[in-house]
Amino acid sequence: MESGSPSQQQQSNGGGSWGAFLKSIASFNGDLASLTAPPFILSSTSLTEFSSYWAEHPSTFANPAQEPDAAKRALSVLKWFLTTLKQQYASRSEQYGNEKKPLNPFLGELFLGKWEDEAGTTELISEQVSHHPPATAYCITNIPSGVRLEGYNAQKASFSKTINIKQIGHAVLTVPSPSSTELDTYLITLPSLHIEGLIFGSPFIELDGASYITSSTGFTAKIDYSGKGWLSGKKNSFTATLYPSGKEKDVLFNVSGQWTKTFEIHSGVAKHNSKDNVVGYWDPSQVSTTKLIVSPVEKQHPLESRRAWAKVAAAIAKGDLDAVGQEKSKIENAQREMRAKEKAEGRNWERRYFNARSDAPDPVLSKLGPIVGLAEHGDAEKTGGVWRFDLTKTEKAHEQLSLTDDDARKIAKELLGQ
Ligand SMILES: CC(C)CCC[C@@H](C)[C@H]1CC[C@H]2[C@@H]3[C@@H](O)C=C4C[C@@H](O)CC[C@]4(C)[C@H]3CC[C@]12C
Repeated sequence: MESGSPSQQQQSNGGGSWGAFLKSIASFNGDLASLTAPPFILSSTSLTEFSSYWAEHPSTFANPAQEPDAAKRALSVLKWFLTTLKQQYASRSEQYGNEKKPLNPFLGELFLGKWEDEAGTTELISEQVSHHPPATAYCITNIPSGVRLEGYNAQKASFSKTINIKQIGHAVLTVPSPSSTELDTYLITLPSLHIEGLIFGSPFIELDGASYITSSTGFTAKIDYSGKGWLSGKKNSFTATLYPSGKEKDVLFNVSGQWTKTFEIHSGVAKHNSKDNVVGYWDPSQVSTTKLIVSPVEKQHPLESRRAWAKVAAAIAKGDLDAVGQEKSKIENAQREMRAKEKAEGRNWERRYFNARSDAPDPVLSKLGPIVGLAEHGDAEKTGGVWRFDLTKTEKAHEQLSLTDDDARKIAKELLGQ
């Protein structure tokens, strides 16, 4: 991975490259994949890997299943969601000094792994389920507690002063209630974001607007995001309130702080500088993340992300842009040929783990969607469908992951041109 300050990197990669990049952004057509970024901004991580950010603290993810009180369970879900934001939106800039442009996944790309820690085993399945428009679906299950997150995500970008990104899609968290045989459902919307620091050559993410979590148990959380220059004057700020659905003024809990730093949870309506109603606290520097376990590249299926992109990643690490272009083209051309072949044979690429729901309207969206402004059809035309995890496919798909070397070579040639 590249290191050093952006100005050092620009010098070593050709001083004009960042300026040219900024000019290309000004005539940006909304297609993030089409942006030709200078080498120091290129990441060798594919967007399919980003699904893992949802559960890098497995115990916090599984915690709601321990909470017998429905309002406190909803608070525990809100707390887990807030703890994921730093991983999702700031981990690259914290690690490398700036946000990076991830690899654009190909249809059928997989990212599989698991976390093993005091919360037991938590499994991750992430699959690129659509290429035009690009959409990634994921399913994360904490085995001992049965807590499961299913979701999918696409991005719509626009340019006005900077790159603005609206996330399309949503997530559904299922939590077995400890006091009954019921499964609670939480519908989670995704925040909008924009890129700051472009002009200085060190882009980072700021969240804006509001996002929501609403539950089948009758509680809703609204999270309002703000950055530097807004109310708190601090970057990555938020305030969140939890209330009975439909009664926004009856605040049961409120949370405020910075999603990259610390936040405090209070009961009732916020009281600044009051310690009496503090019921919780989060300081990411005090809680370590659990490392995701991913199979060694040579044991992965050819469509697994790190194996499929290994040559591109090696070229990025060397800063060899010609090789990056050549290796990416091999994958893109093989994918184009595969789509043409499917079209000629009148079939579609079969998703390994997910299905686009055909029995619209989707029951979760029908029941909870209106509370948080999500349409019954979930903006399906912008994500290639309303994607749901298909348990019946999973066993078969896991079996097929171990292939003979010959079969693996055949798949790599046919689908990735390698
Ligand atoms: C660095 C910049 C100049 C190039 C543009 C890169 C752009 C395509 C990247 C930058 C940040 C990326 C977000 C990322 O912050 C986090 C997430 C959350 C995850 O759950 C789903 C993907 C998403 C929205 C990334 C999409 C691609 C973004 C916008």
